[in-house]
Amino acid sequence: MSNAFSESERNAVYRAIATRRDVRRGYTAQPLPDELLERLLSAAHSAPSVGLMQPSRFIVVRDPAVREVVHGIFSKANTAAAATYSGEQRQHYSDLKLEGIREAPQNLCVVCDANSERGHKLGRQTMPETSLYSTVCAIQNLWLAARAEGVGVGWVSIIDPERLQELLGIPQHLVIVAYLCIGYVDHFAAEPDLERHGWETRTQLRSVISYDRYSDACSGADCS
Ligand SMILES: Cc1cc2c(cc1C)N(C[C@H](O)[C@H](O)[C@H](O)COP(=O)(O)O)c1[nH]c(=O)[nH]c(=O)c1N2
Repeated sequence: MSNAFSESERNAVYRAIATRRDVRRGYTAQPLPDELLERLLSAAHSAPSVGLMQPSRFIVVRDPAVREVVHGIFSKANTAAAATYSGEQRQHYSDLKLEGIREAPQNLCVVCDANSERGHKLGRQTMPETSLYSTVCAIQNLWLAARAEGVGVGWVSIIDPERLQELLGIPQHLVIVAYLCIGYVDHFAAEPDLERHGWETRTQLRSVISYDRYSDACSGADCS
């Protein structure tokens, strides 16, 4: 194959995948240069999309005053989320740090124009939700490219989307898919924070694979 990856290129792709982390702390105050941010957004924009719809729209949030308001929206949702747990689990949840909205010098709101006519509905007739999936693909592209650039990304979904929509002036017909914190970090943790802090463990690959017909004998569980 003329355009095959070299071994080191292949290894680099798998390394980005294996060492990508959700980053909530340790952001440096240094803003990302415009060219770097553009490379990350370009990675997102190059993602697969149903019918070549490219439904994702990106709102870069740099203003500290706006990020402060977003943090307030997060705090309210987070307090409500904590109240859904009881006893030790509530305390455990409250001790987790689940965002880096104010520390990360740039935030990114990623929205989907889910009803756009682009792509002429190819691939969306029976699964209209694929427009949203296309935006998730864009986010993952950005997340991996960021890891390769030494840039941390943290996804915050503990947020009231209606309040965020109003704050950022996002038209009603667009759907908020993600609010991301983005910035340089000194360090990427070796394992997910939620695992390190004892909230959840990773499942083994073999526990989520079946062949020819779905089997839930041990699906998602740690069947060793
Ligand atoms: C759709 C979606 C939404 C969220 C997340 C992820 C995704 C995919 N994650 C990050 C999530 O907790 C994290 O990916 C897992 O814990 C695995 O850790 P690593 O990403 O491997 O570090 C996340 N993390 C967090 O601290 N606050 C949040 O609100 C969310 N929301």
